[in-house]
Amino acid sequence: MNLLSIGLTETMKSEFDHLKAEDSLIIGRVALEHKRMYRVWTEHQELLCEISGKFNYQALTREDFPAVGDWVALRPRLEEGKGTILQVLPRKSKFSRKQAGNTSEEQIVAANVDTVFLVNSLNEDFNVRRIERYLLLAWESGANPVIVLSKADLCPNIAEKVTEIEAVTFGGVPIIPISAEKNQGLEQLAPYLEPGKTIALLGSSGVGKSTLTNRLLGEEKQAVKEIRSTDDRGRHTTTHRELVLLPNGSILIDTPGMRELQLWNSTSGLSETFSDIELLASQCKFKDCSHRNEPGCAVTAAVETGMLMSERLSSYNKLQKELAFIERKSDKRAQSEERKKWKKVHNQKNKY
Ligand SMILES: Nc1nc2c(ncn2[C@@H]2O[C@H](COP(=O)(O)OP(=O)(O)OP(=O)(O)O)[C@@H](O)[C@H]2O)c(=O)[nH]1
Ligand SMILES: [Zn+2]
Repeated sequence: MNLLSIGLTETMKSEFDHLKAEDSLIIGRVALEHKRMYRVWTEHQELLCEISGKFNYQALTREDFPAVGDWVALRPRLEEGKGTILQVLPRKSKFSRKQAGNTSEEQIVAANVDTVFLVNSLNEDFNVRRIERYLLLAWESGANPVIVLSKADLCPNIAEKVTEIEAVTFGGVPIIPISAEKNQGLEQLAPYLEPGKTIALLGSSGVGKSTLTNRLLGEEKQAVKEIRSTDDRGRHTTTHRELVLLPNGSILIDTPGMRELQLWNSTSGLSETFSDIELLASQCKFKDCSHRNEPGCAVTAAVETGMLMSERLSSYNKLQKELAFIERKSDKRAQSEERKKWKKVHNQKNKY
């Protein structure tokens, strides 16, 4: 496997040459992760890898562990088709979400993504507020967002929907309506699907991500090794994410339904997604204005004049609140870890 064709860049390569701790290490890209086992693409072959013991010992949070799309330094055992991962190379972009369940840990969904297709369907599920949310996550990730509107064949007023989205993106994000079923509009995705470029698909369950993947795979459709299972509503959903090499040489990361998609610390993403509100806010009388009912609030004034949609302001307030909540929670976690660490040091001291 040619490493360039799976997305290796000069920068990443020199990063590896610089970082690798021993000469026998080789570079690879994580294609699939399952319970701390990794399928890694290397120039020789695909290897089944585990992480080194040192990893388990050092890595404190989930974000330190390898994720799909990561470049890693590994010690190969070619005869066995196996290897041991020793290091994760610095990510040039990462897409994270709050881990499922009641924790405040970051979970990386995909790493080293060039473009992220935010897939939203044009049927009755269409929701501009959800698009805002995805955009926030995308801006935070470091990958370039493209809004893909799927199931265009089901929508009689596509232009209207596009205008609705443009009202929140200000022309800064490409918006591409497609129908994977009717094979329409897919050619407009071509500029992003260049050889060696990595694209991630993000979107709620059922918006048509797998159907789009199959379309892009074209005649190599048979090659999609999909593990599908049935959810509680009896639907078949994608249960794992993996790298897929498209016939034209680009690399696709298909993700499972993002039903648990939640925000992670993304203050810069918030500013970028709501640059209009932040600009207005800089003109509020009070620096800590909450834009609810303070005097001299430039934001609520803009809502009154009809310049800013009130739904957009509520969306901003809601997302900001969520972010503050996550921040408080992860602060608490950091504090408790710090306490544990000190306790350990203290106990050790007492031993001597
Ligand atoms: N009308 C229409 N239906 C589509 C189109 N694309 C996908 N569908 C249908 O939408 C349903 C869900 O499509 P999937 O591709 O499985 O959706 P997904 O986003 O991969 O869903 P998860 O795997 O659960 O994340 C299927 O019944 C598809 O046939 C389209 O362009 N037009
Ligand atoms: Zn204000």
